[in-house]
Amino acid sequence: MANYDALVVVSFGGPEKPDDVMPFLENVVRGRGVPRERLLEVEAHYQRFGGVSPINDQCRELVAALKPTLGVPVYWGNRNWHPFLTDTVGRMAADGVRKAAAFVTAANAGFSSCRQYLDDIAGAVGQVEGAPEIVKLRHYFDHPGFIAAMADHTERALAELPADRRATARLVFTAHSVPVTMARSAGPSGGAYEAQLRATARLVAEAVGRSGQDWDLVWQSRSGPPQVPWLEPDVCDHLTDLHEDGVEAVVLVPIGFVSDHMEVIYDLDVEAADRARELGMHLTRAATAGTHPRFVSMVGELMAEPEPLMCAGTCCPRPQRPQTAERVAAG
Ligand SMILES: CC1=C(CCC(=O)O)c2cc3nc(cc4[nH]c(cc5[nH]c(cc1n2)c(C)c5CCC(=O)O)c(CCC(=O)O)c4C)C(CCC(=O)O)=C3C
Ligand SMILES: [Fe+2]
Repeated sequence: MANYDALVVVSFGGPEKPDDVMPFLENVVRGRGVPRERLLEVEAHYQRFGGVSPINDQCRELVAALKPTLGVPVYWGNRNWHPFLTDTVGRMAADGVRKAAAFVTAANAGFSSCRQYLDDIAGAVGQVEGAPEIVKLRHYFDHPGFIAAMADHTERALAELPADRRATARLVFTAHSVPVTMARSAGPSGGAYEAQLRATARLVAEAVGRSGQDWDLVWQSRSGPPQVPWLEPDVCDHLTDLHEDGVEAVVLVPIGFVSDHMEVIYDLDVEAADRARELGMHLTRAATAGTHPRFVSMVGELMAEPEPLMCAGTCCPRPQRPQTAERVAAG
């Protein structure tokens, strides 16, 4: 067992009042070439919920659930909004923490889901005098605790369908779309973002007694300039296709996220739900892992494992920039 004297939960961050929304979004997309129109659209999603993302409260709840189980102090810091990871690492140093495990609120490989968090951790450690050593726990996309939590929530979403629709309901797993180039460069030999999500989907489908071809993996929350290819199909287009194939009931299972934050409650519970209503389909949505007891106990299990090997600096790189709108426009 590695000797950690603290845990730090590392997350994305989100706005907590209307005036936070634009500065938060600017932090997220700095240097990323996300078109202005897309940003204003996303701003409206947040303002529709009073300028508050649920993600920070969800992190507070996870921290509160973890605290009594671990026997070491639990900290929390974000990439894009307060409490910023650098400030948190400052507090950890002041408290005398020497070696901490980092639990990132993203389960798999990829630039956005792994490399960027590793960079955040390295950046924070580099800026804080006397910072602790911080070891990022391994990817948990296939951990029995994550799978059990998602399977439990999938069963509950199936049970919300009318009884006569359950047996034929289609399981549709979703994750954040990313640029195709980013998906290709994920993991030590490429393709790991999608491959790991497929593994999660298959394990959850098996755990609820649906093996084989009986499910799909599709994408949501596409960003970026329209000229840049991102993973497809989009969840809403997929609902239309399923409807044309005669599917009448769908359970959405957002395996690409670990809490019901804005991408889930807007892109699925508003947009996808609207599409299903237009099509006259039955649609329910599985909760994300959140503070499911098996998900919470998984964190202690990960901390008890031998220390994971750091992935190589060449793993999950940000793909060579055709990313920015200006570059695309300039050809
Ligand atoms: C793979 C992935 C995850 C899953 C892994 C993880 O969980 O980390 C994730 C999570 C999240 N993404 C989030 C929010 C946003 N993501 C954006 C933009 C982008 N996401 C990307 C990827 C991912 N994102 C990418 C490639 C971009 C384009 C810009 C870039 O190349 O980096 C934008 C900009 C506006 C827009 O959507 O265009 C926003 C506001 C929130 C917070 C929600 C809340 O506030 O409740 C969360 C948890
Ligand atoms: Fe995102």
